[in-house]
Amino acid sequence: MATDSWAQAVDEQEAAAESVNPNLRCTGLFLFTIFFFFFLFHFKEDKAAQSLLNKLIRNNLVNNTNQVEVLQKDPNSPLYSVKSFEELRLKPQLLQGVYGMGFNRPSKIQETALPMMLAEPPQNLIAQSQSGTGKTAAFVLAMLSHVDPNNKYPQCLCVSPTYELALQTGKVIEQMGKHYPEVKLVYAIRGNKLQRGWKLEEQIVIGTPGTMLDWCSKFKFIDPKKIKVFVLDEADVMIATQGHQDQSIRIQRMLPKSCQMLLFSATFEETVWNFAQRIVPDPNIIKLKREEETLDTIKQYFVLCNSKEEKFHALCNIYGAITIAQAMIFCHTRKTAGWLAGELSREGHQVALLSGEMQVEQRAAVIERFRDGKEKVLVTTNVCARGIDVEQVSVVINFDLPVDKDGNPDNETYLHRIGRTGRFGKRGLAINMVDSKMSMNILNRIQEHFNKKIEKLDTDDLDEIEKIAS
Ligand SMILES: Nc1ncnc2c1ncn2[C@@H]1O[C@H](COP(=O)(O)OP(=O)(O)OP(=O)(O)O)[C@@H](O)[C@H]1O
Repeated sequence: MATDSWAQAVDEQEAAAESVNPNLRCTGLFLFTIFFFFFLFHFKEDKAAQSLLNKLIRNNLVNNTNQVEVLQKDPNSPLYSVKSFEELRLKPQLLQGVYGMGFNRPSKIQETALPMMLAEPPQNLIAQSQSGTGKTAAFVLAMLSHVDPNNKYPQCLCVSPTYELALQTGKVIEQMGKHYPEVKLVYAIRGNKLQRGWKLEEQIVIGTPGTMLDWCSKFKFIDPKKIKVFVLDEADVMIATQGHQDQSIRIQRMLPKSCQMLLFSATFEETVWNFAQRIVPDPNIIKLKREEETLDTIKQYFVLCNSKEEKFHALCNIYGAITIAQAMIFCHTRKTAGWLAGELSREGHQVALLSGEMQVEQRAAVIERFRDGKEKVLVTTNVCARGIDVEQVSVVINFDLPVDKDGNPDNETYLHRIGRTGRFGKRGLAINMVDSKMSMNILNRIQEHFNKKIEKLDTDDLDEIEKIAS
């Protein structure tokens, strides 16, 4: 977890500790417990918010040229992959829906996953690929293909980690099923209260694990024995939330053996993997490797300064010397980000500020405007922008170098931040602001880590700055 969100958790922990009984205030265990839950809460919020943000701002597939790895349950059975949606023999209404969404051909993951998901008898699947590669569209198509609209009861369950994420998947179902109005959808989310004894007629139920479990066991709105497809989406986000894992397993246990189990995740850490195997017996496994992030196509520089004002001055010089289409500027704290955004605006720049206290939808709106070029500079803290893809950025400025909670260089974040300038073979530029011995030390360690020299740049020498852009 990056420092400012860590720091924020600490701030909140301190605030909470201030307001409690003074006798308890000094109890180490008590503080630890509070901190632990704050940490868990933030961790979960972070992951779910990030996932939602990406969904809200994305309007196309993430470009991915890496190969799909497939592990088949039965290694002797032939592996089908399709290059067109026609080959899948979809119902005409669904093909119309797919084309209506502007999909011309299956994405990399869909090429392999869809034939498996649509096969008879149904096959179980665990699929992992980074967000934006077409997983949601794939399982939505599978659910819509498997339901029988003549049967007026739930046949597909889809479990998502949060209410907002469930709604996003629901939207995809509605879009893709636009020409298939006989198929109906209902949300099993808190707040959607049904009368006792109610029997659902909708064929697809999408919701969060707690409510879904209640609807299956306590209220019996759903007969789990009639479920044909069970989808567990965003398993990595799911297990970051306490209780969700157990609830999902309990739902899964009520389903018939013949039910098709599908699990999707953006990552495959040990914990996710263990969970996946408990939920999906005899799975086929598909993995799509992440596009390797490299520093090869990125020119890296550092600028020596003594204060944040000097850093700002250096930034203005850079802007004065080279034409920057769009830049992302990373600061360590919200306070610095706010200050810098204000200063840049006063200089006449069109600035967008992404800040931690904004709601997820507000953040999405800011990123969307930036992505559409309405603002040319995005000032942000790392927490806000982690995992966000904005392809057209040509310059990244580390107004503060990324450090972890112990003050050591955060190499992963560094790579991730500047990696977005040199994507898809384009050349990018990264400029690091160094303002103390400590940050010089951090920079040196980053250079050592990547075994890549970061050149010094004199921002008072306009000719020199011009050269770096050529
Ligand atoms: N075959 C396709 N052709 C073109 N666009 C597609 C295709 N499949 C999906 N998309 C679009 O690409 C974007 C990402 O797809 P999708 O949401 O299914 O990915 P995902 O892997 O589930 O990502 P996330 O987990 O972040 O939702 C969406 O805007 C979706 O409409």
